[in-house]
Formats: sequence, C-alpha cells, structure tokens
Amino acid sequence: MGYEMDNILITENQLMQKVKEIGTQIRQDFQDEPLVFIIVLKGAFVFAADLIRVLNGKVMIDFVVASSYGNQTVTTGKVRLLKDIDVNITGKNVVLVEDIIDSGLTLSFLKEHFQLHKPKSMKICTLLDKPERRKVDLKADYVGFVIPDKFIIGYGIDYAEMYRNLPYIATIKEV
Ligand SMILES: O=P(O)(O)OC[C@H]1O[C@H](OP(=O)(O)OP(=O)(O)O)[C@H](O)[C@@H]1O
Ligand code: HPA
Ligand SMILES: [Mg+2]
Repeated sequence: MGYEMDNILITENQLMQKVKEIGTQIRQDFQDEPLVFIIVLKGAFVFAADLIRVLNGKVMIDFVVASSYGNQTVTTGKVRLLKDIDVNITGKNVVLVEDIIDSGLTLSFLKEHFQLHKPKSMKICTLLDKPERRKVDLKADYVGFVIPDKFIIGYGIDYAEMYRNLPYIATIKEV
C-alpha cells in the first residue's frame, strides 16, 4: 500500500495571487518597520522564497528546521528541532513563516520557544490552515487558504520527502 497524487487543490496562479495579497497585508500592518522572517524548514521553503520577494522594505530572514511527520500522514506528536535560528530576535518584529498548520503542535512548540527570546512582536503566517485536525489551540495571524481534512503535497510540502517540487498543491490518495 502506498500513496500517489490525486487532485489539484490550489493552482499555481491561485498561489501566486495569494502570496502577493499576504505580502501586501504584512507590509501594511508593519509600515516601514524592519521585520525578521523565521522560515520553518523544510516545508515552508518555497512559500517563503516567493513571499520575501513580494515584500518591500527591510527584511531579515533566518531558518529553523523542525520535523514531526517522518514518513507518515499523521503527526508523531513529537516535534524535533533540528536547527535553531542564528539571528538575535530580542526586541524585533518576528514573523514565523509556515507552509501548513495541521495539528498545531509544530507552531505551538516554536512559538513558545521563540517567546523566550523576548521579541517586540511575533506573528504567525501560514500558507495553509487545516483547522479540523487541531490538537492544540493555535491561530495564525496571516492565512492563505483554509483547507479540508486531507493530506496534501506540493509547493514545498512533502509526503515521505517526495513531491515538494510540484508547483501546485494537490491531495494524495491511497493506492
Ligand atoms: O501542525 P502540525 O501537525 O505540527 O503540522 C505542520 C508541520 O508539519 C510539516 O512539517 P514536517 O514535520 O513534515 O517536516 P517538513 O517540513 O520537513 O516536511 C509542515 O511543514 C509543518 O511544519
Ligand atoms: O497535509 C499535510 N501534508 C504534508 N505534510 C503535512 N504536515 C502536516 N500536514 C501535512
Ligand atoms: Mg513533511
């Protein structure tokens, strides 16, 4: 038993349009204040690469690597922080950039982790939100698309490390 791509859920054009909208909104909210984007790898790398290029003004970026799914379609429940940030975020406006919030465990772990650094503000920006599967109470400040309870792939997001290269978001089916 395995999985393969099923239907396209969000097209390349829809993604581009939404990324522009989110970028405009963030800049409007912070005006000309400098921002630090913390990008949650691996999944958020494609979304973040597009997002930072539609954002005007001063933007610093850094990366964390967090993993909790492995080769499964359900969370292991254990978030492993494989790489932490290098930049100093104390007193800075921070935006955590994620590809998807599903159970919410990854971001609630990271949010708590970064609050210890005492940033000036911390916002959560996610391309996709799957609220039906939440295990912890977590809300994002910027959400691209609210999606149904289906395992998705593409645009940086994987199943067992595959499919990150797809330019769209698709569902998978069991075969
Ligand atoms: O809300 P949650 O249930 O925690 O799920 C969301 C997280 O799961 C995925 O990461 P994953 O652990 O698959 O690592 P990856 O980014 O390297 O694919 C995704 O990129 C998010 O970081
Ligand atoms: O739907 C998903 N697809 C891929 N990775 C994920 N991590 C959390 N939810 C998902
Ligand atoms: Mg993954």
